[in-house]
Amino acid sequence: MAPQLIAGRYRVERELGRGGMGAVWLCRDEMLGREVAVKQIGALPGEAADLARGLREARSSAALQHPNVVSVFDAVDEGETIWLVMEYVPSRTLSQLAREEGPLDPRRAAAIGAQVADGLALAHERGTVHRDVKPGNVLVAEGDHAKISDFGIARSNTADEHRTQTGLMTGTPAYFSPELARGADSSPASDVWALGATLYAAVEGRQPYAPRENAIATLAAIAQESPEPPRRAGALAGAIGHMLDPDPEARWSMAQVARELHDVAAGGAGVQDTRADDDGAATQVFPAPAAVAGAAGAGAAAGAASEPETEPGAETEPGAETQPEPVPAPVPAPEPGRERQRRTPAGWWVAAVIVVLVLAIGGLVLLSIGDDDGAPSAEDTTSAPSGSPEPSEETEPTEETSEPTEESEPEETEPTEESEETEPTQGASGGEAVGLVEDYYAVLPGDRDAGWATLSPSLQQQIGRDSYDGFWSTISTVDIVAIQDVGGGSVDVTLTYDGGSRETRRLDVGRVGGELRIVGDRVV
Ligand SMILES: Nc1ncnc2c1ncn2[C@@H]1O[C@H](COP(=O)(O)OP(=O)(O)OP(=O)(O)O)[C@@H](O)[C@H]1O
Repeated sequence: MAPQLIAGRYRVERELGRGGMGAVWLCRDEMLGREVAVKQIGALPGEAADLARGLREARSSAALQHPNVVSVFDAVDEGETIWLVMEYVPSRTLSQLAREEGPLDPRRAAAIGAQVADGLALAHERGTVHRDVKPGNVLVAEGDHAKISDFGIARSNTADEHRTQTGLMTGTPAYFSPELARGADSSPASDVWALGATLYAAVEGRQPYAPRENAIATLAAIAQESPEPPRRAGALAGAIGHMLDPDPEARWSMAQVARELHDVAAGGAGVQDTRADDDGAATQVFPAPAAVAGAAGAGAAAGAASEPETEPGAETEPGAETQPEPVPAPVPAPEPGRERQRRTPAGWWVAAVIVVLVLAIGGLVLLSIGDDDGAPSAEDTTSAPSGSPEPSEETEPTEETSEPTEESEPEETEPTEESEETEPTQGASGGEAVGLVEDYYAVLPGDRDAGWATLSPSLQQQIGRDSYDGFWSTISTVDIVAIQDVGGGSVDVTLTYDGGSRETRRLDVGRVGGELRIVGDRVV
């Protein structure tokens, strides 16, 4: 039944949606005269709904003041219920957006993902892991402004001896990383995987792991198989490949992800994943989890940090709250050395037996299963709305953290928009072009206004100022390692960002209205 007044202060106006843990209400804060979203948090099985827990949840978000993180204003204890009072974001979730508009254009997905990654990168920097990144927790507001919500099960990385007491596991199975599926604890790397799976679902119209008959089967598949490479991801494919690296040690950090996504959103060609597919097919390869050595096995499951789980997609069907379903946890690591392993009946039995043992020994894992989150069926949808390529410019991405395996032929990335200069331009000499590019990077990242003014209006339009600023705000230093005139007003420049990651870009320079400007930019 809908409450009317919460904590004597929040007047309920209407229900905004429902998740696995309860409803979210649009309320008017009568004290401050503003609208807020108030989320009810009930008790988890085996765990009392106590103020400490609610406050702990609130603290994860409250500590994060970031334009891409939903702010939490308050946590209120009313009897058996904790209410989280949050910033109200008039929005659709990414899962709703994708369902209503069809699979997203990769650059639009990158622009949304970049913002989420910015928020999560800050959380990771502060020692907080989100633990439930999924399309249903990405709120997309007007102008594709994105915010990550629901730090409700987020936990600080610092020791929290209470969190495993009940042996519950939370999260959304379809977005679990292989190491989580095998019983390891959540980590920043598992958030990166979940964001990769989220972007995969957004562009592909399906989750990387098709919904199985139950959560155990989903976890088993994640632990033992690699996902099908994405087919519609274009320039985003390489980034998704690195985010879905089965080895959490090799997986990109969230900060790396943010830089690459901003770059792709800005029209960058995207990194090429040089890892190979064993059948020689297209480029970005998703090494099977089997290749990961030392993943926590079933033994880790019993003591692993687990908690109650939430469920995807429920928000699209008000009232269709998913019931958490008890399932066994972690699935053992498959034998090493088999790429792209496919499930076999025998393998299933082994996994099932171990899983049952884990359940018996290790305690309950609670997961909700409706795998409906985020992935519109590709068949249901027709087009990929080209989102406002609101991009920025530079990029960063390197593959240094990913394990090189066999060579694969890099997938042709989709043509980038930045090379399509429509405004009338006149060529620049090699000396002029090199000089302008040197001047450009000399002012960055400190003076973004000056950098921005160096771009032609057409390139500015392709990139978008927000995205430009978003990218450069993640960079502390950029240095030119090498620069070369390649003719026709184009310059190849090799850069290092923050003294680490390195890339080579080709910048085209021309005269626009008599002024020298950068008119094109791409990774080479
Ligand atoms: N701050 C907010 N502003 C506006 N709408 C919100 C806000 N938070 C949540 N909602 C809406 O309420 C719905 C339910 O949110 P909730 O966080 O409970 O769902 P969920 O993430 O799918 O579930 P779970 O908590 O089980 O992960 C969302 O799908 C969204 O539509």
